[in-house]
Amino acid sequence: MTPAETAPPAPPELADLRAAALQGARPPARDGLVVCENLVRIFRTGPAGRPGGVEVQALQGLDLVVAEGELLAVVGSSGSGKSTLLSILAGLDRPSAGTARVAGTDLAALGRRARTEYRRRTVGVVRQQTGRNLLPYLTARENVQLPLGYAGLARAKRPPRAAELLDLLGIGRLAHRRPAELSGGEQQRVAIAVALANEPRLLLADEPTGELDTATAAEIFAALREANRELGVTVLVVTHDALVSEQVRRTVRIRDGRTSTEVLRRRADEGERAGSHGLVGQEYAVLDRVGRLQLPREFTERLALRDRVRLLLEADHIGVWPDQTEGEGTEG
Ligand SMILES: Nc1ncnc2c1ncn2[C@@H]1O[C@H](COP(=O)(O)OP(=O)(O)OP(=O)(O)O)[C@@H](O)[C@H]1O
Repeated sequence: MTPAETAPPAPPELADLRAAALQGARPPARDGLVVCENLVRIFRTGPAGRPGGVEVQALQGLDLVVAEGELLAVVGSSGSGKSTLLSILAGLDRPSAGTARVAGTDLAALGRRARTEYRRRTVGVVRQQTGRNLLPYLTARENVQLPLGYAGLARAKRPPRAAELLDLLGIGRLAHRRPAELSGGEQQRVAIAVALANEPRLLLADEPTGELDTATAAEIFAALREANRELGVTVLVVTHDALVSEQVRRTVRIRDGRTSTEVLRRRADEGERAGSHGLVGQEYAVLDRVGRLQLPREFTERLALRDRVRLLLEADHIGVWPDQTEGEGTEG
């Protein structure tokens, strides 16, 4: 046998990517794949420069760092700024002030060409409306092949690559169906495959389970976790559904355009207070660069904390008490 005959067949590109992700071969972003510092987005409505216009501060100095390879949920009530953050990270909108950097790219400074290139190569986006993610007249396989073509992949390589992505998301057997012949959950999994086709470093999902029932939503999160684990892609999901924190390790809450608290879940056996349950959640407050901290409303209400609180620095923690000097004139 000649060496050429003994050589194994060239592996498909997805397998290369998977191996690279497992070995950490992609150069990791130094200070986080996503870095937002003091991010501000102001919308002005009404006629420019004329009275009567209204200013809306959708993001009010948001800080967020997402490490490469993380799967993170950003939660917040309606109007808290989630979609605004996602549009900026997707390269669809620009910050009014502050920094938004993804994979070293400063999103505030991008020109038109570089912005198109960024959207094509660095990020993939999945939207809430299942119907808007896919072309109705193409099959699942053809929908995935389309961005592979835009990315310049040779025509012959597109079908196997699309098949591999659909397999990864557990819908390989449905590759020949059109969106109307798929359930909402199946359509979203095709949409994830489409968003992953250009091998993005960051996958952004805007309420990807908003139109789905709880069981199907859990399946979508399982598919996102699989993509995250197998391909090493960093995944950021925004949603108003606080229950999402059961599906991901880290959940960051946005309140009034800034990050306020985080819930980190870890396996019970990772911590010293290991219980018999699989995962335990721990709530954290986010401390910004200048030392500001937003306490969860439930905490402040329970202890009637307002206006001014008493702080005490201990060896390994800081105590916070209601201000009991009110009306006394001096602090005791
Ligand atoms: N293009 C715009 N022009 C004016 N105001 C806007 C614009 N886009 C968003 N806003 C405002 O900015 C704030 C944040 O909106 P955003 O859509 O980011 O919130 P959200 O958390 O995604 O809400 P939802 O969960 O309802 O989608 C809201 O007060 C919204 O009305």
